[in-house]
Amino acid sequence: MTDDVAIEIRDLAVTFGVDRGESNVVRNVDLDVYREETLGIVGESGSGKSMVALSLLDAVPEPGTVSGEVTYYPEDGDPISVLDLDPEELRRFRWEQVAMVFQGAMTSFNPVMSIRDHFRETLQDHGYDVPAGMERGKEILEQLYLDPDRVLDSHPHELSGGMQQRTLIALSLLLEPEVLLLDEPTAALDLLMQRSIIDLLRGIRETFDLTLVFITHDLPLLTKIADRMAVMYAFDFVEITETDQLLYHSAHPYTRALLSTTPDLTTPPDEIRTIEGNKPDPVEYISGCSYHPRCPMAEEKCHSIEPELMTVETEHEASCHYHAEVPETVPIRNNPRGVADE
Ligand SMILES: Nc1ncnc2c1ncn2[C@@H]1O[C@H](COP(=O)(O)OP(=O)(O)OP(=O)(O)O)[C@@H](O)[C@H]1O
Repeated sequence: MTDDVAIEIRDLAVTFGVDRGESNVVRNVDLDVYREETLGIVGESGSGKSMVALSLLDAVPEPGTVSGEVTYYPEDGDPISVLDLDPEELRRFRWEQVAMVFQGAMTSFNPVMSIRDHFRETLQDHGYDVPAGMERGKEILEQLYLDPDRVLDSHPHELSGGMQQRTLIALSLLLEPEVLLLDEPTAALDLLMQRSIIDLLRGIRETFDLTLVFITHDLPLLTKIADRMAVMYAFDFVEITETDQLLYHSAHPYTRALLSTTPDLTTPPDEIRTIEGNKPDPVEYISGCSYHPRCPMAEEKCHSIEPELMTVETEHEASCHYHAEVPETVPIRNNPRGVADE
């Protein structure tokens, strides 16, 4: 992994006007994605993970509004200010520089088109040489342990869930993007297939020199692939560091609660815990630290002063006023690697 930056996010905010007022679903987020790393974004359902990913492609659905800066630094060429691209520039950017794979491949495919037509159309739409591109597509399918001709001749519904998801990953790599965003790409799959997709992603990352941003609420799964992790809570990142550092030395009470409530295969059902307290509401403004209503360490200061991300040590940031005391005060209750221990 190198530490030059592929994507720089500054002061990113996403809001929706809703009946109850303004829903702030991403709040002033700063984050760097390093070239050729796998960055895992983890957090409870509804914490804003998908909205951050969609913002990287300026693809937040209407009527959401996005503000702030997202700068993409291609390996060759000038930086690109993503939120300033016009529709045509954005269309090209989305597949050729940064591609995205969502949960549930079926909704990404057109059910009446063969897979070959999906590949061909993608190449044509972007002005690529179709025969050369199809050859490349076949090689990628092979890399993903798929039989290229069989898959290309199929319609989406003729493929199993795992095959569809791998086919979608292949399609997303067709135009040689440098960055691949994966939003819960294995959520609908069984454990074995999840594991094999993770192995395949590790392989293609090496082969294609990719930068991966992997979003999930499945923390044990993420530990198998992420170099670094960014933890989201209440629509902002509360801790960012290397995976092992996060698992064994996390300095934010929320991260430690998340680790403690993450079941692994050996956790008996009656011992599965949840984090106490209510999930944050994007319409409600919480003064001070957004985690203070649920935090066992909250002091007066936490009610009134919002903590910025602070340096815990090199390459480790946490937004907690008391980050130095957190490891001793908030225990992690189970094996943080969960099922990932090998
Ligand atoms: N179209 C919309 N209008 C208003 N609010 C929305 C819209 N889409 C999403 N939200 C809200 O934005 C917040 C963040 O959603 P987001 O999908 O980013 O969460 P997430 O962390 O990815 O969750 P999950 O793991 O369940 O996908 C949620 O509170 C959600 O209800």
